[in-house]
Amino acid sequence: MTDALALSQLGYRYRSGFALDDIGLSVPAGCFTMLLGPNGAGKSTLVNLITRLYAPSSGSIAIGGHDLGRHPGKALARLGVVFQQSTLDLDLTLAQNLRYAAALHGMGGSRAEAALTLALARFGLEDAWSSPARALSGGNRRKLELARALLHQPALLVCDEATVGLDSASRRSLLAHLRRSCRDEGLAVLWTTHLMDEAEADDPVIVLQSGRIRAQGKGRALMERTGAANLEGAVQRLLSEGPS
Ligand SMILES: Nc1ncnc2c1ncn2[C@@H]1O[C@H](COP(=O)(O)OP(=O)(O)OP(=O)(O)O)[C@@H](O)[C@H]1O
Repeated sequence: MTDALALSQLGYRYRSGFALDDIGLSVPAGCFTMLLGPNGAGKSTLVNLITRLYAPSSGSIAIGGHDLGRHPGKALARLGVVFQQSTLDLDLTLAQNLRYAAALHGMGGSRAEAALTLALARFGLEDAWSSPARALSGGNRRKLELARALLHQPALLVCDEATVGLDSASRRSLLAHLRRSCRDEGLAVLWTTHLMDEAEADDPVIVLQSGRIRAQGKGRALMERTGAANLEGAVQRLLSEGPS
């Protein structure tokens, strides 16, 4: 089966030097993958490459089997993104925010209405469809952003520190929704965070350090490998050993 995301020998260089070097990884359908790393590891640069805000200095990116460099339209049509900073229009209603996004994806009429009804219901927001987004709590605003990112049924959802500023109950609820979408609908998620308690033992985890992959494997395997009692401890031990 085609991977939702496949990165091969990916590199990115700012004028000041390399931010990413020789990154190879894949995220299969149905897989919730955690991307962890300290400040400056290269997480945001990687997200900016996958979303095509930056062009790679070397290597390739394929989304849903489509090469992002050669077929950007097809590749980006298979991608949903939630950034750390909200991009909702708070003065528009929930439905209007989603309709606007649907139009950007070339969806209109009854197809768009059906998709937005489904998207709001999926996150328990259907009763608020005619309220302005401003009326939502922080956690529900993030749910609306997730609903919007999934409107066009992407193969891959990339979330960059999407739970920053939320209380732990809202974080748990968001993660539970997404894990269910992975399990039930085959959605692939690449989730970047510095909050290690968001990872579960069975999640595939990628640890970035100084622009390179320091370790990857199931959370449980990283704990066994390092002898740590939890994932946070495992990642700390791996990072303290320094880049390999
Ligand atoms: N616009 C830029 N110009 C030059 N160097 C940059 C730029 N943005 C990031 N860098 C450098 O690239 C490296 C990777 O940074 P990046 O922001 O991708 O890491 P990060 O893991 O997302 O960190 P954080 O969690 O702090 O956002 C760092 O050394 C950073 O200083």
